[in-house]
Amino acid sequence: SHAWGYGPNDGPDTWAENFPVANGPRQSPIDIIPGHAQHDPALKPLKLKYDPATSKGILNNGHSFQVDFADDDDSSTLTGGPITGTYRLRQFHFHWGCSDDQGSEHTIAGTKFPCELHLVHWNTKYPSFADAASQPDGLAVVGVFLKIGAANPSLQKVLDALDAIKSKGKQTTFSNFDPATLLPGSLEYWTYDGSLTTPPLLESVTWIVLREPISVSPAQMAKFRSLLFSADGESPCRMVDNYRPPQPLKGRKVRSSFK
Ligand SMILES: Oc1ccc(S)c(O)c1
Ligand SMILES: [Zn+2]
Repeated sequence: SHAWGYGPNDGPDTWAENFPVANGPRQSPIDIIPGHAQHDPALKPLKLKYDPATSKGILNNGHSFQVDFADDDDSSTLTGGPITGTYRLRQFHFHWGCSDDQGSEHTIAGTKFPCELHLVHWNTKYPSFADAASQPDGLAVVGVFLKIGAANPSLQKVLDALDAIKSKGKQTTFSNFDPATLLPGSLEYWTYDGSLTTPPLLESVTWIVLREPISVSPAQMAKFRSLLFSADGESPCRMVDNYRPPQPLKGRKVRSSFK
């Protein structure tokens, strides 16, 4: 099995051994340089329509934790923005650092944020998430930066569930959560063609990175860092620095929805 992680022996620099697409033409994340992005007036506003009734559970998958959504109908969708058609919300998860000076995957002119949220959606022109994940237009991921500031009450609801999923493989129910409460006031974005930032690193993602961060307090960041990569019974390994560094742009253009 392709055991991968973020440590010295299984981290991002080793992933190409089992996942050669790691050196592909449209890998993520990237460093976004605002001055190099081109405003595209044809880009539509993002339309995110989420039904809290679709939130199901929260899982420690050994790389991050994710909140999973029922995706058997169009109750929670992404439309508009750079995409055509309808994409369904599948899950959201985060990437974060061991300290507040690192943790995000995308960077802004070299600036790292302490954490980054990924809301993962799949194109309903395909029969399932798994099918969509292997298609060049299969996934659309909304990335949101978290910046140190005031405690975030909506995020706190998610963090309060972490005690129940401390170690790898643990999951619990997580009902009636509205992911729209994790979005900033402005939905202005940068967009580019990329990939999953974790193995299998599939080049199937239309990235939509929001310009405005949401807030997170230092105490809330400490809560993320209380999770473990390791399973019960294994030697405990703190879940921190679960981020891939920026990858080569390889000629790609980054567009912005704003001037
Ligand atoms: O389905 C996904 C898994 C991981 C990551 S980083 C994604 O962006 C999508
Ligand atoms: Zn991610």
